[in-house]
Amino acid sequence: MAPSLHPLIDNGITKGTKNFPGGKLRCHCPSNKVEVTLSSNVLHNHACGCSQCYKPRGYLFAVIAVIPVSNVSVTANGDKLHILDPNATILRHACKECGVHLYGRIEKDHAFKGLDFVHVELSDEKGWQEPQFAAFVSSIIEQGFDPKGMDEIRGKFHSLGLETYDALSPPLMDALATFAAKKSGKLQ
Ligand SMILES: N[C@@H](CCC(=O)N[C@@H](CS)C(=O)NCC(=O)O)C(=O)O
Ligand SMILES: [Zn+2]
Ligand SMILES: [Zn+2]
Repeated sequence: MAPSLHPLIDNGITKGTKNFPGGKLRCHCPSNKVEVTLSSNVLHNHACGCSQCYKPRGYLFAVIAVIPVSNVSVTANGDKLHILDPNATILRHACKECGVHLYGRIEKDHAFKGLDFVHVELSDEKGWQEPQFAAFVSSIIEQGFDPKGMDEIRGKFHSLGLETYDALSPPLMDALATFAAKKSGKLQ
């Protein structure tokens, strides 16, 4: 049986719609769901295989995007949120009861500060930007995936038109490197 990558990927990728206005993310609790309202579409949506991003149960990848912090608000049951790892770069705010990650925020000096990290499969609305590439693909091995299966995983992404990387995509890696070079004074 083919491995399950992510519910937004396995059955083909549905392109987002133009001028999509955003929508609501909800956790998986049966009642008193944590609700986060996003007032725009997301950017740089992508699959992530790393061990820290939230993956739906039974799937190998997360689908994670960024959105300006000012477009993110917690609109219900925010008292159920806690920060998973206060020492991580991305402070992942998860529901204490069901474990779903509602949003990740960067507070320290960082190239992506000002952008929150969110998972659009937590929304019922259709039209979110579709995943653009797959990041941290080799990281699934660290979580116990058999390395012999990696050709199949990368092949499945490629067959859907998604490029695969073992870190972020080149433009995002360049943005991180530019930020580091400016910080150290190597670039003006
Ligand atoms: N191989 C590592 C990679 C972790 C990693 O670097 N994740 C990236 C993509 S989400 C990141 O930016 N992490 C910062 C953070 O999680 O705070 C793992 O799987 O845990
Ligand atoms: Zn919950
Ligand atoms: Zn990740």
